[in-house]
Amino acid sequence: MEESVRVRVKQLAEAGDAALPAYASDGAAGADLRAALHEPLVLTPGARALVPTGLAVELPAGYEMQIRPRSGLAAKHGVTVLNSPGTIDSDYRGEVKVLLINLGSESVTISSGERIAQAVIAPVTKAAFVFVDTLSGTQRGEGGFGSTGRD
Ligand SMILES: O=c1ccn([C@H]2C[C@H](O)[C@@H](COP(=O)(O)OP(=O)(O)OP(=O)(O)O)O2)c(=O)[nH]1
Ligand SMILES: [Mg+2]
Repeated sequence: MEESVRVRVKQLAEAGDAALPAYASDGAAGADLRAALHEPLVLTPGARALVPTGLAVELPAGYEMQIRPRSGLAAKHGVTVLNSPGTIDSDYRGEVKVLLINLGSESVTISSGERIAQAVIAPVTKAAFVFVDTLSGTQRGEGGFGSTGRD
């Protein structure tokens, strides 16, 4: 897959040599993000932690970075991204952090350099929100939350 968007990445001094987000295969949608830790982090069952990556990014205007879970971590250990997908705004210049939660029944140790999540770069549509008095009619109308397929 050809790279079409340039994302400037800054290594944060205190994190040392944090690695660039990297695509694990040619067609990977997400670039893996690694933990940047001074010491291993223990996530007890039910615990959550905002895990630093040691990186700050400059996304082009009109794009976001989505922080998504890695299915391997979720399937093996029950560790996922609590606010999935996390949103990195194009004007954010702080450290990219990953909010992990351990939904498993055993403690999980996250080591520095471990791949903890994946970043998907996606275009953003910016809407103009306007108040109106009436909305157009549709077959669905106000039905939702499982309203279809009933007799
Ligand atoms: O998983 C995440 C989610 C967010 N952020 C950073 C980048 C993002 O641009 C900023 C704000 O995120 P969000 O809009 O989701 O949080 P908020 O609670 O609405 O905070 P704010 O008022 O700062 O927008 O926090 C992360 O580093 N990791
Ligand atoms: Mg916000």
